[in-house]
Amino acid sequence: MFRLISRILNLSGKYKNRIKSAFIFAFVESILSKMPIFIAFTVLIGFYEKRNTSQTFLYVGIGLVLVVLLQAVVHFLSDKLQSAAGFMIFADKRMELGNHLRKLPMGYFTAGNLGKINSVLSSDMAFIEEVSMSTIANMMSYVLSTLVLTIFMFVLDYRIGLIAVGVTLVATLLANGMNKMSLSESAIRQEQSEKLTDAVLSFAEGISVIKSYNLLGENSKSLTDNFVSSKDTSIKFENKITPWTTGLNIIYGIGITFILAVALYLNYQGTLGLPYMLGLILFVFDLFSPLKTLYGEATRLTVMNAALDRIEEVLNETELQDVGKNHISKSETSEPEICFNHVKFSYGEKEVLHDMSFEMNKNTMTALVGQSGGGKSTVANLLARFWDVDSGEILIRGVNIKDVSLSELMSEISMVFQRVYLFQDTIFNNIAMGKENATKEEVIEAAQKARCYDFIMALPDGFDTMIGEGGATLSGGEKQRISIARCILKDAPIVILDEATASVDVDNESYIQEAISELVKNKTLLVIAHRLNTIRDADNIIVIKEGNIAEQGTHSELVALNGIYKNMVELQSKNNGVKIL
Ligand SMILES: Nc1ncnc2c1ncn2[C@@H]1O[C@H](COP(=O)(O)OP(=O)(O)OP(=O)(O)O)[C@@H](O)[C@H]1O
Repeated sequence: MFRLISRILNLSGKYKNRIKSAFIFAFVESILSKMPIFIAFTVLIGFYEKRNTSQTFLYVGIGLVLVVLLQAVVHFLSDKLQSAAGFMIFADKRMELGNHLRKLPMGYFTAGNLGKINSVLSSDMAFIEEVSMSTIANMMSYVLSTLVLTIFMFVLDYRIGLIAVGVTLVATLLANGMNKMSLSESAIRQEQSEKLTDAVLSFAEGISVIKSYNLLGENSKSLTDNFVSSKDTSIKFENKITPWTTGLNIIYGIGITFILAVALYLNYQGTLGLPYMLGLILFVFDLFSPLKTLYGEATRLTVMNAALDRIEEVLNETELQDVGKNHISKSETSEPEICFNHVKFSYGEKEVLHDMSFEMNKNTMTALVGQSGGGKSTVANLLARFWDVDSGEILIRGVNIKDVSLSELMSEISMVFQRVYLFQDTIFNNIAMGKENATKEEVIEAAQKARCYDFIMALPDGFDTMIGEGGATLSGGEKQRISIARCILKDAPIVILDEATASVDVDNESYIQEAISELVKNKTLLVIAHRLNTIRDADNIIVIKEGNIAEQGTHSELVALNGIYKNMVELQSKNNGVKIL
């Protein structure tokens, strides 16, 4: 428990003192809560010794009212300090985590970690922020109450005090065992909860495919299997914990009975006076109840511990190094615009780019073509530093991209992906996010250039139209053009196009081609192309095969080479009836 408190305090940063004060108030409150029993005990002794007068009762009355009032004030202060603290700490933590996630390599997000991120951001953080402060303050007060009462037992009779300590120690040993078990079980429960989140996400994301291929039964089975496993894991957990809590209750019961029996025996022997024995009877039932509640809530502590482990695990993921202090020259240089210099890259163990070198000059178009899985997208992703190269270097205007800040690198590059993501926001804001402080005129101009102005104005709210989650209310081609408008506004000198027009209809394709022509004017362009007719005029076509450059040159040079490219062209001409040669 103390380890957990110190973990929470470490996490709490600038709110540390606030929480410490809350704990101190909780401590005072726990002492105050025992005061009425002490007062009752004093009155009892007064009765026995015939010392009570009417004044005694007046003082007792005033004392009790004061204690109750003071307890209410202290409770209010402790509550006020601790209740908001959890939310404050985790508002900051969420920002920190958001910032951290932004700096993680893309590989982290594609390696099945979405369920974990989701659990951490929603359930783990929500659980800790809501219950951590009050639970810990309660725990502290339970421990302290037991301590105060045990000391009182010693005051009454040291032998009874020793029994109380003995019972507490046995209960603590048992509770430790229970905590260990509960900790390992809560890891299993969390793993199951992550699986469930993954299953729900994948079901929701793939719902259209699932429906169109009539896979509903099959896929909802995997979802229901996960629901069933979650239920089973929780029941198993409860079944495992019950014997421990029952054991603890038995120990407390035996402890209380033993203390009472010893007290009666000592009174019988004449070594414990009647008022002390009566006082003891007053106290003994209260003695272990705080500990009982504490261990009853121990599972919450283990869940909290496990949740903290996961939060830390995500926070400890290695970020992409963003320490570059160098700058990419904005003016003309003699260096090529982009240079891949002996680049090697692996996803995990699998090397997918082997010693790749090529150059791109300013305002030229380079096309990457080749078989699926050859490494074209990987080349583009490395240029944007979604991952870092294993060896070799990538230079923009002679500067290694690792030596500049990620934000400076991003200001150099615009990317148009095949899969467009639009935010749940207005069309205006979706375009405006391309440039900081973009004016209305600039946004409208970009929309006109990207050939989306007309369809936007035809919408009921024009630029103020809200786009549903993932841009659901627009067609694929319209979403694509909005994303191109965003890039036009960004006006970065380097543009990466990833098969941007592969999945839209002919009408949309011509609009998109027009939008792209606007976007790439006076830009250095890297195109990942599948359809060779769109890159016929490229300044350099690079044929990538199994992570190596197999051929490169202009269209006519490569056709003359009579190699892979020529084969691809012939195949596409035959299959699509499009004349490329
Ligand atoms: N995130 C990833 N994790 C592990 N392996 C990956 C990842 N992304 C791609 N790969 C693998 O790296 C290799 C190159 O993939 P890449 O996507 O770069 O090829 P590509 O030429 O762009 O293919 P396509 O034309 O089908 O898009 C492939 O074998 C692919 O399976």
